[in-house]
Amino acid sequence: MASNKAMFTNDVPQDRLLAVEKIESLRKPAKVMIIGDVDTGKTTLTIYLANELLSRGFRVAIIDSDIGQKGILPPATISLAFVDSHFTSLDDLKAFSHYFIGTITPNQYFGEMVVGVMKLSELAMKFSDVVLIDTTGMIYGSGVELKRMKIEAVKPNLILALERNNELAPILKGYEDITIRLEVSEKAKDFSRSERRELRREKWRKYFENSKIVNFNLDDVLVTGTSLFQGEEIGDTEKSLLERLFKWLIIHGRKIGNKYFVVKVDASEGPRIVDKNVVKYFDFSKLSNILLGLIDKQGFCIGLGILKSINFKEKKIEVLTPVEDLSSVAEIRFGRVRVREDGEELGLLDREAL
Ligand SMILES: Nc1ncnc2c1ncn2[C@@H]1O[C@H](COP(=O)(O)OP(=O)(O)OP(=O)(O)O)[C@@H](O)[C@H]1O
Repeated sequence: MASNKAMFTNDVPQDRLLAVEKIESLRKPAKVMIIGDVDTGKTTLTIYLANELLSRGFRVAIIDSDIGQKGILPPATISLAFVDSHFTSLDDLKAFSHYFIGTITPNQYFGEMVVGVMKLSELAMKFSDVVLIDTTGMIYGSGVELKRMKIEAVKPNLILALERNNELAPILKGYEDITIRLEVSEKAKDFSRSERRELRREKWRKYFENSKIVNFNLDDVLVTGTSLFQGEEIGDTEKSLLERLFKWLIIHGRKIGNKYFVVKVDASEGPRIVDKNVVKYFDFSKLSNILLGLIDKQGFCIGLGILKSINFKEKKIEVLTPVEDLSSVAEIRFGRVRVREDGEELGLLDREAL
């Protein structure tokens, strides 16, 4: 299977030309947000518009915020790329910058999604005439709020709404004057969850294919996206008390406020009743293969890594990453997807788990 769903095509509904003409008439730089349900052809439209606008002499930027089905590598980030020649697929583009989300669905990550799109669109505006923002297909329930927050933060000059049945009305309420509704191409094709996962597998694999293990000393970088290092280290007495009480071997323990947070290995089988309001715990084995963001001083993501091992005593971690120049890494941010370099996703973690 090809690793991208969407390719350039000229075989598009007539109303696309109207959209191009509208964009041409906007004051530059202009931000255009593309929204629609899953598989309505958002990315196909983005590719079409980018090529068409390039032909008409505009400097075009693309922000790919479709974190589950990224065209511009890698997954789990929002990426900005500039278009300098005609292209057929988003993975032909080389990203200029990324913002780390750390997982493949926006659930529990609305803050990151909004901040990321906003930061990257501000950056894109400095170097382009038109910024095309491709979004996720999450348009129902809290997805309405996410889209509305993105619109509030980014303030697009134009919204292109790919719609079949008025399903975007709750998102577009109040923004009708900056919206053009476009029909969904009859050629738009649905992809199942497992097909999406397969497509991602190929993207992860490709991104990590030339990776190597690097070491970080946790005193040299900021560690964020996790409460693993918040609060105070627990003392020996508390540690052995918790170990005896819950039949654990505690690898790492913190007291954060009036709550304990421990990383543990079960010392024996058996049911345990743990009041999670008092003791939060995380299995040591689940730390491996967590996705990490390598972040610079400006908060942009330089690239991704996979956590391979962590030594709490020596405060050292081993990370597998394809990033070669690590000199600007100021921060390591924990994500919530566990993934292997061969592309296999091992599962998503709850935001509160770490
Ligand atoms: N005009 C078109 N002509 C031919 N195929 C199309 C057209 N529009 C969309 N498709 C096909 O439909 C599928 C879904 O399109 P696309 O990936 O662009 O949708 P999307 O809305 O970006 O999806 P997602 O929900 O993953 O963000 C793709 O296989 C794409 O090639």
